Amino acid sequence: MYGYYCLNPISQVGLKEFSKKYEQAELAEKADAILVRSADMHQTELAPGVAAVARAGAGVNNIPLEQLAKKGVVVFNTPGANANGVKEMVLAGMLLASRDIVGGIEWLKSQEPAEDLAKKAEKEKKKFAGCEISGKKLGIIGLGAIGVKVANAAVHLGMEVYGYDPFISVDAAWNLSRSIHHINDIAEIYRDCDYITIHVPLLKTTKKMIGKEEISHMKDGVVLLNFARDLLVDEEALCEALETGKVKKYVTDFANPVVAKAPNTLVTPHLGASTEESEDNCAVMAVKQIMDYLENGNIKNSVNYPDCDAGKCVDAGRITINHKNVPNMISQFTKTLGDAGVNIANMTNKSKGDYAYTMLDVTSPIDSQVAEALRNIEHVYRVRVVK
Ligand SMILES: NC(=O)c1ccc[n+]([C@@H]2O[C@H](COP(=O)([O-])OP(=O)(O)OC[C@H]3O[C@@H](n4cnc5c(N)ncnc54)[C@H](O)[C@@H]3O)[C@@H](O)[C@H]2O)c1
Ligand SMILES: O=C(O)CC[C@@H](O)C(=O)O
Repeated sequence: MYGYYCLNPISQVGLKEFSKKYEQAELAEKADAILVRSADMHQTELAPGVAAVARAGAGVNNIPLEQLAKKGVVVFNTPGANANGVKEMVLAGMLLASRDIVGGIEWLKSQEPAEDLAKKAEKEKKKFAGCEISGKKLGIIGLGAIGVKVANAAVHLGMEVYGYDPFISVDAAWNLSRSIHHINDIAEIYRDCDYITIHVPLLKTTKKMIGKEEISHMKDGVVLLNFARDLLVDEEALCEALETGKVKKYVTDFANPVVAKAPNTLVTPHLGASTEESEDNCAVMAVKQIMDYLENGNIKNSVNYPDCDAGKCVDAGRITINHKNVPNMISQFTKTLGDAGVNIANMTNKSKGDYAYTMLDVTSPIDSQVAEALRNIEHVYRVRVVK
């Protein structure tokens, strides 16, 4: 029996994907795998039995990836599973920033339901009027799962779309409408676009990537949308630009004291992925990835270990090793097995940055002494006898 523990509420549609071999653990310490959404795990000490963490979502800045990699804990995310939910929020954000729809609704709610209400509304409506998004220039920073969907949808809404992503994947490029202008210099987006939306992960290299300097190069009256992470934007600098009208509106999915008191902001409570569909998609993907890892040792969509797939084991045993990506590891593994008289039928080794993963299928069952000998090799973080 395997145990899983949810650090946040996870869609039941996803949890139902767990087979009968799984049960929900009452304590995280009892789990083989953890499911998480936005809970901050940086201070969470995981029990040694936890082999996997699955983020039901895209962003993994709430998880200490390196620290867990060094403990041989594989961290997964669910790429693209909530991208449509976020795309729809971005489109809504652009529309809400273009006319004062929220202000108009609030004004109406504040009125007495008197006979002359319609007449009064006709008189007042100019206060809430604005512009259309059709024909405007939209700049998209980050053309991943979300950026591509926003780009393609905006083209259909009549916008002229400019996209910037120096690391765009081949898949994303294939999915991008041909009408999108591919920009190599982000300064062009700042200079030309009426709406700018950011869809990059929060990393050391992207933190505060939109600051005072970048804002100063933007068009007067630009609308900035942030459905990625608040720390991507220097929001103190942004507030000054909101005060002067340099930035007309800041639409953000991340509430914090800085934006809460600033003028001309539209703040939503991290709603980007909060749709039934996105929550189900993320949970189903996360659960399937956990099961394939725990039962077969296969890794798909990991953010701290390489993807590695050896299918189902058809031999007598399978052993998996999470280890440091340094020379001479494989020869030590094969020697250890050879010395114990264990014959290897199939071997796969993959690496990603500082971390590597080796899967070994063997023709006789693996005893605990062999597994222990592998664990004692320097730079080995975890050994699992999967079969
Ligand atoms: N508001 C929400 O609820 C919500 C939901 C999903 C994702 N997100 C956030 O949005 C982010 C993006 O999600 P996604 O699913 O599109 O991820 P993704 O990994 O598919 O795409 C991210 C893209 O950003 C690009 N990128 C990285 N650094 C860049 C840089 N310096 N300049 C330009 N492009 C850069 C990458 O090449 C990649 O194509 C997530 O990391 C997460 O933080 C928020
Ligand atoms: O789980 C959520 O609601 C938010 C998910 C989102 O921030 C993500 O990065 O995928």
